[in-house]
Amino acid sequence: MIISSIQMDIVPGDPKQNRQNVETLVSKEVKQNQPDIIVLPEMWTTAYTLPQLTDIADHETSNTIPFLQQLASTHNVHLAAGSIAYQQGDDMFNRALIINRNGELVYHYDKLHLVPMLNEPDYLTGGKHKAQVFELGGIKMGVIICYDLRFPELVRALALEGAQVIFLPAEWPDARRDHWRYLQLARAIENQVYMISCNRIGTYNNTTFAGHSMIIDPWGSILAEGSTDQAEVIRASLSPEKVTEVRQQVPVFSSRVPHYYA
Ligand SMILES: NC(=O)CCC(=O)C(=O)O
Repeated sequence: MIISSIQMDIVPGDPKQNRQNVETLVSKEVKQNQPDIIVLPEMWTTAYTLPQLTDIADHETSNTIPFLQQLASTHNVHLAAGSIAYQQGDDMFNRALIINRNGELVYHYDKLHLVPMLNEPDYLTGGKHKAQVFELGGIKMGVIICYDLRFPELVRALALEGAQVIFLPAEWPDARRDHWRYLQLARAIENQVYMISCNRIGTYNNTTFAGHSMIIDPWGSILAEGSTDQAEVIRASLSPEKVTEVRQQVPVFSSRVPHYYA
């Protein structure tokens, strides 16, 4: 299974332009490399234009989800379609979307941990549901969003539910680049899962973002990594057998003693 992560810049507050850019990038990647899954960054329709979100966020009858469904089915590719600002009633969520190659929305996840350093709690509502595992191509997977990476319990819960691959769309600032890299390695190693991240590049509102999208295998080896400031696609091949092999070699899950942890 080939996975491509599209590390890109985002035009602030212009969903139409960003959809057009995503369409171009996805079409090009499919044509050149025929990936099975394509990953997009966090809040890629709007960036962190938080005060504008009530005007430009997606909602029940807006364009981004149908656009992604069409894109996935036209190109016969699964989309771990990053996250978008999504208005539902009085709540504005940071919502990750998973769309299969038939164009079906198979799962959505609302970011549980809102990031104070980017003022998310002033504008957004945290998710109201437990994160769940979904399947693409017969493999169990999970998705978390950016700041969620700092909460090891969340990835552990997904791994215990059977996830072998975790997607991580992000807008992670360069000021904390080391945290970004080391925490992904830690989550991959401790849970023996593939970690696939997609971080934006560029600068918005005096914050420069870190890039360094990563594909890490369950042993903790980095299979692909983006640069700090280039729009680029990173890709790697994944196999569920690798997860089994690592879990046999270092049997972390059967060594757990959860009754001593609380
Ligand atoms: N978009 C985010 O959630 C950024 C997270 C962040 O800046 C951090 O955890 O540090």
